[in-house]
Amino acid sequence: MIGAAGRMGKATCEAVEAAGDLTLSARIGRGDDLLAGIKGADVAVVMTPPDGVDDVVATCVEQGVHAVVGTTGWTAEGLAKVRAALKKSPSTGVLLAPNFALGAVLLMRFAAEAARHFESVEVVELHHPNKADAPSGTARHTAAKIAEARSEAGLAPSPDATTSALDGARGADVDGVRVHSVRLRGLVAHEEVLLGNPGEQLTIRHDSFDRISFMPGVLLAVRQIADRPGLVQGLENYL
Ligand SMILES: NC(=O)C1=CN([C@@H]2O[C@H](COP(=O)(O)OP(=O)(O)OC[C@H]3O[C@@H](n4cnc5c(N)ncnc54)[C@H](O)[C@@H]3O)[C@@H](O)[C@H]2O)C=CC1
Ligand SMILES: O=C(O)C1=N[C@H](C(=O)O)C[C@H](O)C1
Repeated sequence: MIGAAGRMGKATCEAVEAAGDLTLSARIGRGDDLLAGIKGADVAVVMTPPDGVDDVVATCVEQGVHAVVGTTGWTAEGLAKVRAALKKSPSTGVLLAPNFALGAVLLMRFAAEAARHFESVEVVELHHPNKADAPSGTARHTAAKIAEARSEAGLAPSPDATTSALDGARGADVDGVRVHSVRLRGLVAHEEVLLGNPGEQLTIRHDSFDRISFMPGVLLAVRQIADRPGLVQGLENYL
């Protein structure tokens, strides 16, 4: 477990230890010897902050250790580094899953389905204030799927007459979809997709109230990854 002392790391260690068919071989934290830690492991679960995660995952791949990665906030350069490592070790699997909660995976699927039928769509993600990246990985993944569905349906951009706005007032533009990020003490991880047509609104919402919500998805990925070489983005591809 890489990032073992963090919020997700602790929850994952508990889940793996409670699973009869899995063995937790090492708890790796910041500054620990990564090579020594992953030696002999079949799978690394990576839940570090975004900074430097590409090097961590590339090292796992170079050692032939499959990587189940929950870390969000990936850059194009970081992804390129992982792809380059996989070229040299093509039988190794890397899963980058922005959200391991089943409900969040379903929210993304439902949002993409609904998006083709609505003129307007915006995404609001709400998280605890210790989160490093914004928008959340889930919101970026959701917006990308919505944009793809709207493009396939031949929809025009969501209407928006704004000509004057304070910086940030309209949120971030992710593939043409507006994404708003709230950081609030007391929250864990929440997302709403707002879809609008003349005279009606559809809201699709998911709430993770506890990090236990992510654990069935993490364990499912750990059990399956050896059979899925290469880079896979999104837990939906494992379900
Ligand atoms: N995919 C999913 O379902 C979920 C993903 N996340 C993502 O997981 C990541 C971690 O989130 P939290 O656990 O809340 O963060 P956290 O800050 O509580 O934990 C991160 C841990 O990683 C450690 N760390 C930093 N660099 C390291 C390195 N190079 N090697 C080993 N350990 C290192 C830190 O010292 C810390 O203990 C974030 O990117 C977050 O967005 C969080 C929740 C669910
Ligand atoms: O940092 C978090 O907490 C979470 N991060 C992931 C994301 O960025 O989407 C998943 C979940 O939202 C919790």
